[in-house]
Amino acid sequence: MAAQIDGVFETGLQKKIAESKVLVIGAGGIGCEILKNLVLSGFQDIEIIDLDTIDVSNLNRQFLFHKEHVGKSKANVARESALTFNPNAKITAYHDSITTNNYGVNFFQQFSLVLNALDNRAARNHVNRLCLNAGIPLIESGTAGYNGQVELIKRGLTQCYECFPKPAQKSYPGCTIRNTPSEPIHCIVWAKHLFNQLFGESNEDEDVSPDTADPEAGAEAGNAALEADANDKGNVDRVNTRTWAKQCEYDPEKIFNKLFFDDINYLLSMSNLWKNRTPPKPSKWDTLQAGEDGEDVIMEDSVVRDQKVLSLGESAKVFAQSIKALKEAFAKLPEDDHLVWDKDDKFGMDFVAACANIRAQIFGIPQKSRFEIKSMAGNIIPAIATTNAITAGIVVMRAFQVLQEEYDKCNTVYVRLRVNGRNQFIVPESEIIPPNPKCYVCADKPQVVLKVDTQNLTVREFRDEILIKALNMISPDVTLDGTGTIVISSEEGETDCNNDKKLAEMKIVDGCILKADDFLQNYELSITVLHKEPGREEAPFEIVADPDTLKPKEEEEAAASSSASAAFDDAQPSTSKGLNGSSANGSKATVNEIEDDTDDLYIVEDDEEDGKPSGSKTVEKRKHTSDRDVEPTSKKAKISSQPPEDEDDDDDLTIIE
Ligand SMILES: Nc1ncnc2c1ncn2[C@@H]1O[C@H](COP(=O)(O)OP(=O)(O)OP(=O)(O)O)[C@@H](O)[C@H]1O
Ligand SMILES: [Zn+2]
Repeated sequence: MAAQIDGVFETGLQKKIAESKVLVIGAGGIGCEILKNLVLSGFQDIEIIDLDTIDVSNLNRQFLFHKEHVGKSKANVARESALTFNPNAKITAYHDSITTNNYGVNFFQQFSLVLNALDNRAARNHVNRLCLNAGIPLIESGTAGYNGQVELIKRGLTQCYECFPKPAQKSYPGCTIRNTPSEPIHCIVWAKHLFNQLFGESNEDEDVSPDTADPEAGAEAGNAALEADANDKGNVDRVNTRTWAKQCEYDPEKIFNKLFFDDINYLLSMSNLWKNRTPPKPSKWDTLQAGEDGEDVIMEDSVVRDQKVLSLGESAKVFAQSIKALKEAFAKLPEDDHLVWDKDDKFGMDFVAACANIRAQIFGIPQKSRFEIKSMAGNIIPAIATTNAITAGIVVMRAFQVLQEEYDKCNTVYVRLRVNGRNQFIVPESEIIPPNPKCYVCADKPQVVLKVDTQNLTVREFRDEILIKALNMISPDVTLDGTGTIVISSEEGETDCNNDKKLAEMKIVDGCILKADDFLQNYELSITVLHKEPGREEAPFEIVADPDTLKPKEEEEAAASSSASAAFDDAQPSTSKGLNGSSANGSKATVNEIEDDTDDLYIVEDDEEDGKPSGSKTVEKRKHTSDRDVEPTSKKAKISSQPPEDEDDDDDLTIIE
C-alpha cells in the first residue's frame, strides 16, 4: 500500500488511519470509488453496506464490478474486489438496508466516522439521525452529472442533513395528468400511475381515470359524464381500477378499450375542457390490427427498438405483451404484495413506454422513443464516472481532516462543471454552516407544529403521510401528552384499532401535544397540533418547524391576501415548505412526477455571485432555498428556481448512459 509506506502521509495521520474504523454506506457510483480510496490510503478496518445487487447498467462506472458479478450483492463483490488491492485490510460487507433495526445507535458508535454514498433522501435522513445521536461525524456526498458535493455533518458544529427544508419535488396538477395532458411527460407520469394502479402500490392520489372534480370542467360536465356511467337504476357503479382489471383477468383488449376508448369518450363528454383545446381521439383495439402490425417489433433487438418511435399498432402489441408478463409476475406474489416499477425492469418499462405513447397519440402529443421515455420516467441525468471519482477523492481527503480533528477546515465543497472567476472548479463554501437552532431533528428538544383538520385526518394517515413520509420516521410510537394515551405503537397490531379513527376521536384536537418517538432512530419529536378547517385548495396538512413563525389567525389571513408576504413566508428557512402536504397548486389532486425518493429533485444553485467566492450573503441565500446543491449520486433530475449563471446547457439533458 503506497499510503503505508512511510513518508507518504505524515506519521500522526498514518497512525490514525491505521487505527480507525469506518463505515461506508452505499456501494454504487461513489461508494466503489470511496472504498478503493480508503483501501489504498491504508485504512485497515472498513465496513460497507448496500442493499442492492449489481445491474448491467452499473458496470460502466462502478469499476469494482464486472460482467460476471451481475446479480450478486454489491457490498460483497465490492469487498472482494477491494481486498485485491490490500488483502490485509479487514473489510466487512453487509448486503442489507441501513434502515433496518440491525443498525441502531450502538452499531454506529463503533465507528470513527461514517461515509455516505447513498442515492435517496429517506436513507440519508435516517443515517443523519443515527450519526447525530451516536455523536459520530458523517461525511455526506453526492453527484448529479457534472456537479458534486461533499459535506461534513457533525453534531453541534455543522448544519445537519435536515436543518433546512428541501425544495418540494416537481409535481403536476392531478387534473392535467388525468384529464388534459399536453406534454409527453404528462403521459409518462400517467402511465407510471397506471402501473401502480394495476400492479403496484396503489395510491388514491394517483388515480388515472377521468377526474370529474376538475374545476375547469365545471360541475355540470362532471355530472353529465357520470350519468353516462349510470346503471339501470341510475346509480354509478365505480370499482377500483385494479379490482376491475382482476375481474377481467388483465385482458389487454378490455383494458385497452377502457383506458383508451371508454375513458377518453368520458373525457370528451366533459365538454368545457375542450373549448380551447384540441379534443382527444379515442382509440379502439379492434381498429388497430395490433396483432399483425406489432409482431416484428416484439422480436426486434431491444437496442434498436429502444431508439424507435413505434406506431399505435406496435405500441398496442407491446402493451399487450407487457401486461401479460406483469400479470404473471404479479400473480406469483403473496396476496397483499405488489410490484415496484423500475426503469430497468423490461416489462415495467415496456408497459410505461407503450401506455405513454398510446395516450400521447390520442391527445395529439409528440411521441417519444422508449429510450427517451426511460430517461424521463426515471428522472435520469447521466452519472459521470469522473465526477464520482473526484467527489469520492474529496470525501477521503475530508476523512483525513476529521481523523485529525481539523473540523474547522471541513467546509462543504462543490464540484462544478466549469471553473469560476477564481479558476476553481472545486469550490469550497466560505464558512462552515452552523446548525439551525430550530431544526426539528438536531435541536436540543426537537419540535414542530402540525396544522391539520383533526376532524378528518385518520390516525393511519397521520402515521403514513405525516410521520413517515413528511417527517422521515421509520417506525414511530406516539403518545398523547398529558393523558399518556398510546395513539400509535410500533409493535405490530398493538394499536391497529386506532388506525381508522379520526384524530379528534382520539381526543387529539387543537392545542394538544403529541410525543412521537422512533426507537430505530433514537429520535423524539414533540408535535403541537393546531386544528385547521379544511379548504378546497389547501394542502391537507402543514408542518411548521419553527413555532415562532406562526402568527395569530387574523394576521395570517391578512398575510395570505398579500402575495408579497406569502412569498416572504415561503422563504423562511424554518417554515416547512418542503414538509407540508401541499404541492405546486396547493391542491391535494396534485401528483408527484417522481414517486420514490431515489428520484428526488434538488435545486442546483450556483454558490457564487458574479464569479466571486461566496460570502455570508450567499450562505444566507442557500439557507433560505436549498442547503444542498446536489442530490447525491447518479440519476437525479435537477430543477433550478433560477438557473445557475455559469451552467452549461448540457446539464439540462436527460440521458441515460
Ligand atoms: N437504505 C439503503 N441501505 C443501503 N444501501 C442503500 C440504501 N439506499 C440506497 N442504497 C445504495 O446506495 C447506492 C447508491 O449508488 P448509485 O447512486 O450509484 O446507485 P446505483 O443504483 O448503483 O446506480 P443508478 O441508480 O444510477 O442505476 C446504491 O448501490 C444503492 O443500492
Ligand atoms: Zn439539523
